[in-house]
Amino acid sequence: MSKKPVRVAVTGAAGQIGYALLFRIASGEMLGKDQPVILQLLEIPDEKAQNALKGVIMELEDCAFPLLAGIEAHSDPMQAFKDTDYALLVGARPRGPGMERADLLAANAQIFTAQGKALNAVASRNVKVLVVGNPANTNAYIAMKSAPDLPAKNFTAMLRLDHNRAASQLAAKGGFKVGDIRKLTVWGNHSPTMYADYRFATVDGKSVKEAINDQEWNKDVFLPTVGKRGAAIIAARGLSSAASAANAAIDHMRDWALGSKGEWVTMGVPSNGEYGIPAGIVFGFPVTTENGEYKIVTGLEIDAFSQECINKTLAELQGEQDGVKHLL
Ligand SMILES: NC(=O)c1ccc[n+]([C@@H]2O[C@H](COP(=O)([O-])OP(=O)(O)OC[C@H]3O[C@@H](n4cnc5c(N)ncnc54)[C@H](O)[C@@H]3O)[C@@H](O)[C@H]2O)c1
Ligand SMILES: O=C(O)C[C@H](O)C(=O)O
Repeated sequence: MSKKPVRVAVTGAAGQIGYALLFRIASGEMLGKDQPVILQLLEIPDEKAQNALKGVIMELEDCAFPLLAGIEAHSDPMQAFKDTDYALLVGARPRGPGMERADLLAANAQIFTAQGKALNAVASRNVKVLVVGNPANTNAYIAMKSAPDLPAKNFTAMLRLDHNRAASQLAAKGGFKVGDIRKLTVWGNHSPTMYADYRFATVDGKSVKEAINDQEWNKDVFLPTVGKRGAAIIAARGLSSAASAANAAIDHMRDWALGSKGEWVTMGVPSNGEYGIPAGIVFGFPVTTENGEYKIVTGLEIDAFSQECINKTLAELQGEQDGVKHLL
């Protein structure tokens, strides 16, 4: 017997990431090749954006995806999030000319407060929320704080792109197959302060750190390359990463929904105090996932260099989250 369709809301659906994401969700790459989906798409109430969304919907229809059980276009989050089981919050306010970081935080605080409230009011009580729109960790924090009737653990931020970038850099350096790398993680904020950590990583059971054995490369090449990869793509393409960001969103949601089969993946999730990260801060952690739940990997040793890196990304996040407290 075929499964009942689930509802997947996507915001910023007519944007670059939306265009690389929706077709993959509709083809079953996110929730499984036996799981029908209803797409509930949100764009701003602007004629150009709504027209662009209509065009994307025409293309989705023209794919004749057997798993696509319905498509809705919305301009109001209260309608877009109705009964939704999954919410991918991609749309956000980009930094404009002359805009300071505080202005960007305030503009996004408005969006994510409204969307958090709407999720709180109308989404499924088990909704799984992934925030992609930047600043992703803080936007997830704002949405979570604006949805007091939903479990805080349902709100996550995307660090999977950073995780995938780190894996790819390690594979190139060590001559590994990227798919063979296990136990990699990225701690902290989705920003250049993130700490990509391969101290525990293995390939075929052997230590990646020992195989690479180059702390200078770690500090001077690997960490800056992964941390500044988003900016490097903007410099090269004139636009921010879109296909790789959509791919990471698919990876994040697929593993959360369907399980990571014992493997570590990186998710930005609200801390419960693990590793000294204050409770409630949305922070990149290594997690494993099973039966639709994630569990932070605990008990890892944090050496002095790692602690310094973690403190730095934490301080940045605390600064961001303090900066929006008065708006919540
Ligand atoms: N976390 C990550 O790893 C990661 C990676 C890449 C990009 N991003 C971020 O993802 C976001 C989207 O990137 P993009 O390239 O698709 O941008 P884009 O500008 O191409 O598209 C964004 C879309 O969101 C819409 N939008 C804006 N505010 C909205 C709102 N309140 N409700 C619904 N829709 C809204 C816009 O109309 C636009 O169509 C950006 O904030 C970007 O910085 C995050
Ligand atoms: O949009 C950006 O600033 C970069 C993006 O978050 C990325 O990591 O590619």
